[in-house]
Amino acid sequence: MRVHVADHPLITHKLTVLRDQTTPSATFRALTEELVTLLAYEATRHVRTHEVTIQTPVAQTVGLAISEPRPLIVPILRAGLGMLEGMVKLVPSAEVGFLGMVRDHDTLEPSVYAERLPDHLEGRQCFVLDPMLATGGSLLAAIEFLFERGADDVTAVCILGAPEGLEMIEKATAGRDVTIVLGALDEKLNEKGYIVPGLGDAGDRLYGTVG
Ligand SMILES: O=P(O)(O)OC[C@H]1O[C@H](OP(=O)(O)OP(=O)(O)O)[C@H](O)[C@@H]1O
Ligand SMILES: O=c1cc[nH]c(=O)[nH]1
Ligand SMILES: [Mg+2]
Repeated sequence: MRVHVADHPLITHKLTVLRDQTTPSATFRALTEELVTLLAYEATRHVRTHEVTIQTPVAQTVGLAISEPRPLIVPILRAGLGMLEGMVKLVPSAEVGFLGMVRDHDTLEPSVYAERLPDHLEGRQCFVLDPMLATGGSLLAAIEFLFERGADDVTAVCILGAPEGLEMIEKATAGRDVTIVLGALDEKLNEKGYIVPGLGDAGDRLYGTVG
């Protein structure tokens, strides 16, 4: 598994505002989108391309184009939806599929409540979007879902991660082509499975849900 943890003052600055509990939902949504675009730059470093010959007004030259089949972007609802616009801005030709998942507050087990993905993912590069990698249960379920459908290359873009979840996913996906790009790797999980220091419940903060 490849892991990339962002190390850039602009990202840390935006994360600091995102973490602040006084930041309102509208700002939280705008910052999430900006952060994803910055992280997507690293997440797409290995996007499959091929050479194309084009004519500029001055000369013929060889450049790169994103290869078929197009990459598939998969936001994990609800919170991952807040990352979609930021990602498609960078890869506008990508296809988008959806996975709805919710983690049980007591058991921390994820369950799938919605799925709208292509049946066959052979040869597709998949980019999973979820702001929080806590125990890793939700992300692992999403990654397994994609591998079962034939994907051979999955990159997850997460705004915050916990060491516990990262380690779990590394063990569970050994031998697979998995990359995780994080805005920051936080300290730990608390007894309720929240990332510390974290930012609280990403879905609630994005969409203004109270309690
Ligand atoms: O790593 P895990 O322990 O599985 O936790 C992370 C999951 O929890 C959050 O979703 P949540 O279940 O709160 O759903 P929501 O997006 O609808 O708020 C988050 O967006 C991840 O999907
Ligand atoms: O800290 C956490 C952990 C899981 N889900 C969240 O939204 N936040
Ligand atoms: Mg939530």
